[in-house]
This record gives sequence, structure tokens and C-alpha cells, in this order.
Amino acid sequence: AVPSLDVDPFSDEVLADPLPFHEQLRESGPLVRLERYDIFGMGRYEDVHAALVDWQGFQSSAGVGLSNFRREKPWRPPSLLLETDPPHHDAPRHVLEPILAPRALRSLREQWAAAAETFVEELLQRSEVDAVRDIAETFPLRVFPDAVGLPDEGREHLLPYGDHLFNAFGPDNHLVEKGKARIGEVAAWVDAQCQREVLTPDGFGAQIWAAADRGDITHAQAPTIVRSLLSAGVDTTVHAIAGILNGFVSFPGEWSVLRADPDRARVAFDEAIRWESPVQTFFRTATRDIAVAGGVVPEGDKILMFLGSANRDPRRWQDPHRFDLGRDPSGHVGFGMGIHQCVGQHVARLEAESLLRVLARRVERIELAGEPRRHLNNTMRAWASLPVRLVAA
Ligand code: HEM
Ligand SMILES: CC(C)Cc1ccc(C(=O)O)cc1
Repeated sequence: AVPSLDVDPFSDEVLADPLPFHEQLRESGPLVRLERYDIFGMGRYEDVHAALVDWQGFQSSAGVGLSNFRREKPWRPPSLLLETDPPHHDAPRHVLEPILAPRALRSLREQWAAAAETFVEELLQRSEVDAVRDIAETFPLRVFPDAVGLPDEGREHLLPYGDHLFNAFGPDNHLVEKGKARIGEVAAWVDAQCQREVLTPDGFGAQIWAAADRGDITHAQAPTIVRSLLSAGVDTTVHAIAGILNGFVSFPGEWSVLRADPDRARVAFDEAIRWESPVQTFFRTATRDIAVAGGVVPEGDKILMFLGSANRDPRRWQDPHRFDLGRDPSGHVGFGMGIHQCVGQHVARLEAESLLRVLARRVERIELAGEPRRHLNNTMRAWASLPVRLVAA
């Protein structure tokens, strides 16, 4: 029989420190019933990986949150990538892939390297900063909206939009409630930025509209695909960069490793995604009674995949809790896996790498300078504050 746990994975206590629950989940078995929400949970790398790559058995079009779109109306029109399955998923994905591919980001590499130099120069005017507010939130919000092609005003809507979106993948708890008051106005602003006339002619957004002109997607689909960039591309990178800095603060020896070899900035990013897993969880829905390791998931049931747990599963990773630039982090599921694997991961990597290379050259040591504070979110592993001292090289 499938073992069951009565723990609430979306409780403040588990969201603040999920590691004990992840251990309990992995040790209970490959498939576990989470009674609190009448769903299944998977915490081991092998089983999460298997479910992620089996898009026929575990679908996305019923929603990747707790809410089943077959039974409840989504709070916003579904994404044409995240919340679709083949064949509907194919065209939007094939439009975004070349726009966000490494070779398409070459000009951004130079622009973001220069932006990082300017940013770090400003940063080093102060010796103590908050790594969340002054680094992780500031740099991405300075470079990414420009790359999409957004106008300057109103960008303060982006973080609240993402925060509510990621909360809304979970149950309707106090975290979702707190976003409801403003989300109407915030979502209206985001939707307005996806219209062709507000986007600059050379950004990712304009390239999506150009794909509609070519007939690769319809003009009706274009704004929702632009919305995907604004939904997935901000809070994720902000919390990932905060997570990387937390990694270096928690394992100071690793900063010396990076300074000795700045080319390690790329592997540092992926090791940080594995270790922190900014996107901790999301769901799939069984398309039929499906036999998996540990039991059968009935058709229509939701499966919650714990990426953060899979990325620290001792069955897959040696010394999993150690942030280690010497390790090969490839294969981590922090960007998902399979046909929905993060299409923006190269943009995220470039953002982090641009920043890390300059910090590694200009900053000799990053030290904790106060009590870190968690930012709770149903899906994201995030910091509210991370006071640090930057010792200039
Ligand atoms: C460190 C930063 C990021 C993390 C951790 C992250 C994580 C993820 C994960 C786990 C998925 C898979 C979702 C699923 O399988 O249901 C995903 C999908 C996606 N991501 Fe990212 N992401 C990041 C940055 C970005 C950026 C910068 C963009 C846009 C430029 C982006 C756009 C997308 C889109 C559009 C999808 C849906 C892909 C599909 O369904 O085919 N992400 N991301
Ligand atoms: C980890 C994923 C849930 C992040 C994400 C959010 C939103 C979208 C979209 O297409 O709106 C895509 C990906």
C-alpha cells in the first residue's frame, strides 16, 4: 500500500525549513499520499525525474498547481507553454526556444557584462548591503525588463505579480490571500505590457510578435507568450541569485574557488540551483490510472513533485547538503526536465554569470552581516533579507 503522511507541505513551518519534511518524504517511499490535500507526493530524484519526462502519463494542461483546471476556473488565462501539452504546446515552445537560445543572447552577453561592471562599481560604494534588496532584486530588474522590451515605468508590479503567481500554484492559504487585494491591478498592468505597441522593437517581446507575423503562432497567442516571460523570468532569477549568494555566504571557501577561476561562474549557478532550488515544487495530473514505483496514481489525481528534495536526494548526490563548486551538478531538476524544461534557463544563467564574474573579480570576501530572513512562498524558496559585508578586492 502507498504510505501516507499528514504533514502540510505548504505550512509556514515547512516552507521556512523544508529539509526535515523532505527527508521524511524520501524515507517514506517513492510515492507517498499527502492526506492534507488528497494528493500524491514524490521526493526522490529518480521518481521526480521519471514523472517530469513522462508528459503523456503526467499532464500539464490540467494546471501545474493544486487546482485542477478540469474542475476549477484558473485565476488567469492558462499559459500556452506551462499549462499545455503537445500538440498545443509545440508551436509556442518552438517560437520561444530560438529567441531565448544561447546564440541569440550573444549581444546581451556584452550589454549585461557592462551593466554588471557599472552595477558592482555602485554597489562597492557601500561596505554593507542587503543581498536581496540591493543585489538579487536590483540587477535582474535593471537588465531583464529591458531585454523583454518593457517601458521604464511600472516595473514595481513585476515582483508582486510573480509572488502571487507562484503562491497560487499552492493551496488557497494565507500566502495566496495576501496577494488577492492587489492582483487585479497588478495583472492588468502585466497584461498591458504584452501588447505589441508598448514593446521596444528589438526585445524578446517584439520577436514573439514577429513570429506571429510569420504565422508560427497566431496574433491572439502572442501577448500570452510575452506574459510567460514576465511570469517566469523575474522572481525566479531574483530568488536564484539570492540563493547563490546565500550559498557563498554559507560556504565561504567556495568564494575563493570562484575567484581563482571565474569561468566556474556557470557551474556555480547550476550548483546553486541544485542546492537552493528556487522553484521547490509544482504539480502534474495523471492522465490515466498510472503505475509508478510504489503504487498506482488514479486518473485525474494530482502529483506534487518536490524538486528541492530530489536535488538533495542522497541516492543521487554525494554529500547533497554541501554547496560545492567541485561537483558536477548536471542532471539537477531545478529547471525541470523533459519537454517543459525551462526555456529561459540560458537567460537566467547569463544574468547570474554576468553578475558573478564581476563580483568574483571585485569582491574578496562576502560575509554575513546580520540575521537572514526568509520570504515565504508556496512554490519559491526565497529570502526577504540577507545582510552581507562586501570586502573589496
Ligand atoms: C533561475 C531562474 C529560473 C528557474 C529556477 C526556472 C525554473 C523553471 C522550471 C522548474 C520550469 C518547468 C516547469 C514545468 O515543468 O512545469 C520552467 C519552465 C519555464 N520557464 Fe523557467 N526558470 C527560471 C528562469 C526563467 C526565465 C529567465 C524565463 C524567461 C526568460 C523562464 C521561462 C520559462 C517558461 C516560459 C517555462 C515554460 C516552459 C514550457 O512549459 O515549455 N524561466 N522554469
Ligand atoms: C516553475 C514554473 C512554474 C515557472 C513558470 C511560471 C509561469 C510560466 C508561464 O508560462 O506563464 C512558465 C513557467
